[in-house]
Amino acid sequence: MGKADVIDGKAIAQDIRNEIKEEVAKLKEHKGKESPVPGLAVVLVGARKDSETYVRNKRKNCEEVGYESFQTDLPEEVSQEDLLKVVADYNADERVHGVLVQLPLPKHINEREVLDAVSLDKDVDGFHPHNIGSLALRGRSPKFVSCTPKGVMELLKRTGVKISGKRAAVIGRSNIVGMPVALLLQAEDATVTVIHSRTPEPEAICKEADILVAAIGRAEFVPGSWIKPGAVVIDVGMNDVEDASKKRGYRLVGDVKYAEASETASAITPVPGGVGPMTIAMLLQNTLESAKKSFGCS
Ligand SMILES: Nc1nc2c(c(=O)[nH]1)N[C@@H](CN(C=O)c1ccc(C(=O)N[C@@H](CCC(=O)O)C(=O)O)cc1)CN2
Repeated sequence: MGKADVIDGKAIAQDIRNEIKEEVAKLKEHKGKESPVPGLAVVLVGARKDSETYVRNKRKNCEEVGYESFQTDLPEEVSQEDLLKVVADYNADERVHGVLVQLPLPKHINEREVLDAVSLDKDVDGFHPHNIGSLALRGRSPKFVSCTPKGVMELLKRTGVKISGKRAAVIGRSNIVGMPVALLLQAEDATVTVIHSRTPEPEAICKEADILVAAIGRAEFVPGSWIKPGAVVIDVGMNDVEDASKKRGYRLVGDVKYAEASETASAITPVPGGVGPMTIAMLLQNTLESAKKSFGCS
């Protein structure tokens, strides 16, 4: 089959940020000098290095496209009540069009209650049960689609992958990736099979898939021999593997054995540089949609 095309998520995310930047500039022209700009608020609890990096990148990306960003850092031991108060304040703040709480949260926090507390109109992470639930119902559309699943679909669309009528397999059934991706593919008329820890013969299902999305969180779980010749492989996994030769002591690998899979697939996302960068680009897109609605120009 030869080498697969590399789906360059980093470059596609940059294209999207450029498009957003242009839209923000137009919005300013349209609305005049006093125009408000889109605003994104991020709540960070604790001091996890990875979460700090993601939040810093969200701020940097907001700055790049001309958004205002707001951030509240709370200590690891913050109470549920104090965290909910911060969310409520951002919900009520007119300058803010998107509110998100960086995950994961410390164990003592009731994550469900926190996600439910984000205003539906500002739920740019798309994690509110109303938004996730709407994906499953025909004839309904969520106000916002969560960013990683939306990024997967955008990568497929922007690389010209035909979805309708294709067989898709999604490995993983998490609320925030596997399950919504499966629903989004189905909404585009793919025939979707979800593979999880109790699925018999996952290999046979993968071998039939024209589109394979791996979101199971297990380093290099999918060998190249599972890939149907010519399939499109989207690897959502981001797993740390110890590597003393790297500055940070580990390297990132996906859920798919990349080198093997690229011998058989027609196109594949790398890790890093595939789905990951799309997550923040989609967050910016959701925030723009929210701001446009609030400015009355959508
Ligand atoms: N409230 C949220 N929390 C979390 C989300 C989310 O969408 N909303 N997703 C992840 C973290 N995340 C954004 O928040 C995120 C993860 C990864 C990337 C990314 O660009 N990854 C790079 C590699 C980065 C590295 O080298 O470490 C890549 O894949 O190329 C962006 C955003 C969990 N929490």
